Formats: sequence, structure tokens, C-alpha cells
Amino acid sequence: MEREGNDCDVGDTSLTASLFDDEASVLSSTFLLDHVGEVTLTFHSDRLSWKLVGPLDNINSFSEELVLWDYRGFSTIGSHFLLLAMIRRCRENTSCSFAEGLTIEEGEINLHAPGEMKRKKTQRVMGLGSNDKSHSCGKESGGETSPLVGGHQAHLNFQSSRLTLLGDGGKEKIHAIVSLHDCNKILERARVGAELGQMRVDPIPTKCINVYGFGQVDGLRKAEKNFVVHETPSVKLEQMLVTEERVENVKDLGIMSFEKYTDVFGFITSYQFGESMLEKVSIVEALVFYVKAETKTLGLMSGFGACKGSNCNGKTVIEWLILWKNKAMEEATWEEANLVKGKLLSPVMGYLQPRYSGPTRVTSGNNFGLFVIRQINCFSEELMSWYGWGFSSDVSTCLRVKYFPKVATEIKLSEIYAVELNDHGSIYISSLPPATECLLLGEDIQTYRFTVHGFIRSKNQPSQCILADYTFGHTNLQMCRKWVNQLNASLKQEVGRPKNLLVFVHPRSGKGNGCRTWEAVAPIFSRAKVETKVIVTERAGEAFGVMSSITNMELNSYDGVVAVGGDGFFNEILNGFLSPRFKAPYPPTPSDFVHVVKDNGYSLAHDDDDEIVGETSSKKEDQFPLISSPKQFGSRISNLNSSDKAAEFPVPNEWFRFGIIPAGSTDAIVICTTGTRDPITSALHIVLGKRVHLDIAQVVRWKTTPRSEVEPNVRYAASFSGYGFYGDVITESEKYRWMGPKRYDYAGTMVFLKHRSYEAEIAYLDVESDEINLTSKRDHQGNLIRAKHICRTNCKVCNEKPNHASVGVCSLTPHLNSEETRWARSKGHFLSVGAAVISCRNEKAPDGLVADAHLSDGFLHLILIRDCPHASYLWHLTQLTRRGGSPLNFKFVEHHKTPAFSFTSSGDESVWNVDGEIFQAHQLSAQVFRGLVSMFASGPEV
Ligand SMILES: Nc1ncnc2c1ncn2[C@@H]1O[C@H](COP(=O)(O)OP(=O)(O)OP(=O)(O)O)[C@@H](O)[C@H]1O
Repeated sequence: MEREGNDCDVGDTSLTASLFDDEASVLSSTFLLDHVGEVTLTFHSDRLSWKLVGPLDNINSFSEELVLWDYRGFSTIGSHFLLLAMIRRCRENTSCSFAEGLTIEEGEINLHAPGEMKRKKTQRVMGLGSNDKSHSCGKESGGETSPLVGGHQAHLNFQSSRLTLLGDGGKEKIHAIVSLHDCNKILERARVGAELGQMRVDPIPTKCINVYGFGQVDGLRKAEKNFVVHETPSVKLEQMLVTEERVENVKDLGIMSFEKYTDVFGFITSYQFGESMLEKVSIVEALVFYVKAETKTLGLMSGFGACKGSNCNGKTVIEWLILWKNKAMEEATWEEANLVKGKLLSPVMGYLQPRYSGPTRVTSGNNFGLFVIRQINCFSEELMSWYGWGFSSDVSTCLRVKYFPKVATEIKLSEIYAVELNDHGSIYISSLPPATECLLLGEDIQTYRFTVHGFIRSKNQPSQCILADYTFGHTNLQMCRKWVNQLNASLKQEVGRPKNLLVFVHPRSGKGNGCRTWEAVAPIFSRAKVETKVIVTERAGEAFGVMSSITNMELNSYDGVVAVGGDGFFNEILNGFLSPRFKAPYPPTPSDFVHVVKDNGYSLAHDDDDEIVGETSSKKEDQFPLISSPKQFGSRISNLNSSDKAAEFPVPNEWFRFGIIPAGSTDAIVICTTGTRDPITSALHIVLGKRVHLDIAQVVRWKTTPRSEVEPNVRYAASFSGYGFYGDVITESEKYRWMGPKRYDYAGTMVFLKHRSYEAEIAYLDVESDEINLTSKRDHQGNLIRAKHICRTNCKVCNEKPNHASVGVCSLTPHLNSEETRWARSKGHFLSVGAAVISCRNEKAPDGLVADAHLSDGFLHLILIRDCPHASYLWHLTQLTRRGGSPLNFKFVEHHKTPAFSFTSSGDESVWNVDGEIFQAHQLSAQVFRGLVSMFASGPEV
């Protein structure tokens, strides 16, 4: 059947090239919007909006009845959806026939739902059989008897408005497949999987459906027999879960692409065991079906995993799906599939089996979710919202077929990253009222189409963007073309979008996902017509080499550089960029500083046992020059070839920016700049041309060891430089790189247990008292309360004053050029000395090291942790891991906001950790350059 969108109803139906330039700059046409229906599409100069014209006719009772029926079926919903897809295929061709049988057996099994232990529920069991015999299933077909895989008879009655499936067969087969739930029967499952290898739908109309077998029943009962939670101490459970090989983040799901498939649908079942939150383990099963558009083959993917807590966020399922995304979707054999599955299952089994035996206590019953996906856009959200608690019996939410939120009736131009004309093809229109969002059944309408690629914001993950595509169809190709041309012309006028980027991919970053991560986001760049020159590094230091040797002219041909990797990799690129190009006077050496401080008597001494002794007198620039007159520190502190000693920075062009697509172990810079750790979100920030300034710390090592010559060596840091604990952890963790990101936990524990402290002297430029006076209020007792401004998108603090147009030390580091240059000193034994440029939020420290650090306020946060009892230090570290914790609120913790500091070690030595890379230094000083580089990002939204 073919349905048309109406003609353009704008006054000028000729759709001239200047359509959007006319006085109203409004264009309105009627299109069919995929999955929604007939809409009036309107383009205002800054947004595209659509309004439903009216529901389509042809809503038939058949579909609704099925829907209701499905929702009653407890954990067989996936089966039913398979059925629905098949039926849909049949309906498209009235003369088609079920070549094989379908059956539904009604049976009684025990299901334990929350609070309903032992309550009996009726569960429908469906088997889909295969046999040579064909059965008519035309619109008015009567009942047919169909043999199931196992040779059982089943009765199929398929009519236009009613489907009745009755049978007695397939039970054995179904039971075998049911062992998907049964952890003790992996092998059996593999065997069953192999049997399912033939599962495919032959292209219509030769044979309508040729499914060899599928079904699942009584998972709980099986699970019940095989799992039990002992009184497992939570710590053990924690450890078990850490060893599980799984995707770190649900957002990774975003890298899946189902574009080639017309239908992807499935269901997730989870069973939870354990009493307390910490003990709770969820066993998850997912089944995903897909129908390939071109070949109309039907595929089944199946996953199984376990995770902790009441809300698993679907992680194991996602991991599984990702593993499958290429293989299974591209016709993987079941043997291949089981290979993948085996890898996934074994770690799960590894920890479940020894610990779970004896009688089961299924404490929270079963939850299951159902998802239907047309496009990946909605999927992660769907998965998240369906996961875990709260199975709703409402039909519309039960089906949860939501391709985009109901509210999505418009998209801003600034949120569109591409508009593409598609081939002639189908627009899918639901036969259910759009308001229910139950869009499973419907019809495909052949039209010319164009797709608007944009994004929506995740409701569950702050700052995360989810791709959203809107495909509009019309019978008139010209109509589609002109809309595409006009929209693209408007997009071209969007400011700051890159056209050409240099991309470095670190293949071994994090868990070794660098290439896969890039492959997942590359289509976003190509759709947005952003040229990319991609360099996959083969060794450490390669990106530095390229960046430092590339000519400025060549660099200028790019709008920016993108790092696909972690913080360390970005640091390497940043250093390659800055080292040969950025010329600025160094900060004072520690010895110069100490000398000058003593000579001039400006000291805020904070020795181990001393209280702060402060002199409030200020230091004039000419007396105590820091950066603006570096000559006064002698030749050794000047690295400048230029005679004027001012900072020089031949930035390729004003809009040159850096982007990071996270693939590392920590990814703190990405989290701080985009608010999330999501490759898709980062890619969108890049193609949409977002921009935020980032402070950079220049870290200068003067002496490597106490006896070495003074030989300045410069590094640049974008996130954090730390000594002591932080240096030891990075050194230790390098030994365990093979562990992947978990090496940091392991090394951290080892270093913590050693509890080493280091003697050192730190001097820092003290501008804090002025700052505090400016930004703090007093409580009723007159105590200063430091105001905490958390850095967010359009941050006021970061946007204050800096004059980025005039690049130079003065504008980059206003404090260093201040009239008031007062230095303070801290001396003693430190467990760690750290300087955070930004908050360094990461998944282990949700508020970061310093919650109120800013991306570009021109300050470092110096955090000095004095030697303290082991337990106190543990408490400090624990606070770091808590949202809303107070890690700096301890007597042994000093926190100074400063633009520069110097450091000299005076006993046993640790190393510095500069953005995760080792930097050995006995004497070192650092200064921050305000907003020195720009990132493709907009700061965290929340
Ligand atoms: N092809 C390569 N092989 C080995 N090392 C590489 C390669 N390319 C880059 N490196 C180096 O690997 C180091 C670590 O990279 P990266 O930061 O991406 O990963 P990570 O340490 O797992 O993540 P994070 O820094 O977020 O903790 C970087 O210093 C980088 O120089």
C-alpha cells in the first residue's frame, strides 16, 4: 500500500532556493514522519517543528487484541513479538503463507513475583515450529494444524482480527531453550543455540516464515533450583563483581547501530537474588530479534549476564549486545555466537557457581522489560527505564515501544548535525494511535525520504545526548530534495562547526576499545560531512611526534584535533601541540622563590608544626616579578628564544579546538568538559562545534634528582598533577597495565597499605585571601563561608573577564601579573601533593578531587595531604568516592587556590603524575594559563 504526504502547503509551492530567506522564513509542508504519521513540518529560521495532522485510518482490532494479549503473557513477551513481526510480514502479502507452524501452548508454571511467593500464574508458552508443510495464513485463513520442531502438533488460527494459537507441542524444545536461564547448563544451551542456527525468515513471498524454533518458559523455576544467595559479605560480592568482564557504562550501547534492520525487538528478563541492596545480584537475560531489511531474514540474539544491585542498568545485557553488534547482526552463525557468549558467560559463572547453591531465595521476584527498537536512539533510554524495578501493567508502557519521546515535536537547528536525502524506501506508520506510543504494528509506506539527524537529551544520564533521527517521507522527490537543500544551507550558516579534523586513535586505550569507539562515532562525522584524517597510533609517543612536527600551515588546515583515547593520550597530543609552539616564561624555580621570599621577608610559612604565619604586606611586581619579568630569575628560568620574553602562541587559528572521544580508563577531562563519559555525546559536541576554554598548567621540572643539573623540562597538564600517593599509584599501576582500568584499584590499594609520606617544601602564590573575600559570605558568627560555584555550561566564573583575543601571559594568567603577589609556604611530610586544574570528576570520584574547580578560571587547586593516621587517610579517600562528600574538610588537608606553586622534595622521593603520565622531579614549579586551549565541548550541564 502506498500513502502520500500532501503537497507542500506553503504559499509558493515551487519551493525556490530562497524559501527560507523570505520575510517569514517559515516553510511548511506535509510529510509522513516515520513511526508517527502524517505531520505538518514547519521550518522557522532556528528550528524544525512538526505537528500531527491526524491518526491514520486502518487501525485494526487485530493488533490491539494482540497487544493486550501480550501483556498478559508473562515472560513470553519476546515470543509474542516475534510472532507479531511474522504476522506483520504476512499481512503485507495477503497470499503469503506460514510455511511452518506456530503454536502457543497455555500452561501453568510457578512464578515468584515480588510479594507473591508461590503464587501461580498462567504463562503462555509459544513454540514456533518448522516443517515442510505449508499452511495458509492469508487474511481470512482458517485454523491450520502445524507441526512444531519436535514433531508435536499445534493448531494455528489466524484471522484478520483474531489470532488463536493452540497446541501441545514443542515443550521439549522449549525447555531446552529455557535452559538459557540455567547457569548449570551452558553447554546444553550452546547446543540448543546451534540448533537455532537455522532460524531465519525466508524472503517474502516465497515462503513467509521459516522459523525453526524458539521459546522460553519458567526461567524462574529453573533459576530457583540453581541459585541461592548465602550470607555473602558485601565486600566479597563487590570483589566478585569487579572481576566480571563487562562494559563499564550503559552509554556504550550508543555504539550499536541497527540501521540496516527494519525491526529490532526483544525483551529482557532479570531475576534478583539476595536480601540487601549490596547482596542483590541480578541475573539478566536478553533476547533480541531483528529482521533484516533487505533480505527480510529474522535473527535472534540472546544474552545472559549478572550484575549487582537492585538496578542493573542493563550493563551486562549491553555488554552482550555490543559484543554481538557486528557478529550477530551480520549473520553470525550460532557457533560464532556461542563463542562470544561463552566469553561472556564464563566470568559470570565463575563467580556465581561456587557461591550460589542450595535452596533459592528469590527475594525480589522477576522483573522484565521489553524493548522494541527501530533506531538505536531510543534504545539506551528504553533499556534503562525498563530495567530493574517497576514492571508496569499498563499496556502502553508494557509495550514501551517508544521511538522518540512524545514531546519530541521539534528540533532546534543548533541540535541538527546532518540532513540527508535517503533512497526511495519505506516510512513506517503505526496502526495504533500515536499517543499510546505502541507503534509495533503498522504499515510500511513507500516514499522518497530525507532524514534529519539530531539528538535528544537523556533523561537518566545528565549531560548525555542520544542520537535521534527523524525520517520524513513524501511522494515527490523534488519536495524532499528542496527541504534537504534548504536545511543544509541553513546548517552551513551555523557558526563554529568544524569541516576538517585530525583524529588520533589510541587502539589500546582503556580496555582496548579505541578503534571500536572510533568506528562507532565515525558515521556521525561522515553524516555531518566533517572530513577526518585518522591516525591510529602504533606506539606511545607517536601522536606527540606528529603534533610537534606538523607545520603550523598544515595544522591550520584543520579546525581541530580529536583524541580517541584517555586522559594520558590527550595529554600527549596537547604536549605535542604546545611544546614547540607555546612560548612563555617559566614560573620561578623553587630555589629562586625561596631565596626571594627569604630576602624579601614575604613569607606565609606553614611548617609541619606551625600555624600559618602570615604577613599581609604585598609584593610589588617590580620587587618580586614572577612571570612578567622573568629575567630577574636569571637565565636558567627562561626558555624563551624570543627577546621580549612575552608569551607567544602561534595558535593555528582562533577556532582551533581539541576534542576527546572517551576510550580511556578514567576519562576525567571528558567528564569535566562534556559532563558525561559518552563517545556519542563527545562526537556530537565536536560536529556541532561547541566550544569551551580550558586552563592548562605548565609544569616545569628543574631537577630530576637532588644531584642532577638544573635542566628545565616542561610538561603541560590539563587535569591533574600529583606527587606522593598519586605518583606511587601511577608507578605501581604501570606494572599491571594488563589488568586494564582495574589496575588503578589494585595499585591504589597497594600504595594505600604502604602509607608512605614524603618530605617536601611547597610555595604557592597566595591570592586566595583576596579571592575568598570576594567570593565568600560571612555566617552569623562572622565566619567566612566560602561560596561554592560549580562549573557548568556557560559558567559565569569561567566567562569572567579573560581577554582571549590578546594572547599572552598577562591575559592568560591575570593573577601572575597582579600588583599583589604574595607567596606562602608549606613544609613537612606529605602523603600527597596534588594540583588539580579542573575538578577531575570521574566515575570513582563523582564530584572530582575538587568539586568547585573550574574549567577556565585561571586557578590551580593545590591539595596538600599531610601525614596522618592510616584510618584518617582512608576516610579522606572514602569521602572522595562519595557524591557530596567532603574530602577536603580535614585538619590534615590543605587546599589552596593558586595560579602557581613550586615544589622541592627533601627526603625520600616519589614521582609526579602529570595527567596520568609519570614525571620524575626533585624540584618543580607550575603555573596555570587561563583558557589556554579550547575544547569541543560546552561544560557539564548539571
Ligand atoms: N598505540 C599505542 N600503544 C601503546 N601506547 C600508546 C599507543 N598510543 C598511545 N599510547 C600511550 O598510552 C598512554 C595511555 O593512553 P590513554 O590515556 O589513552 O589510556 P589509559 O591510560 O587507559 O586512560 P586514562 O588516561 O583515561 O586513564 C598514553 O600515554 C599514550 O601516549
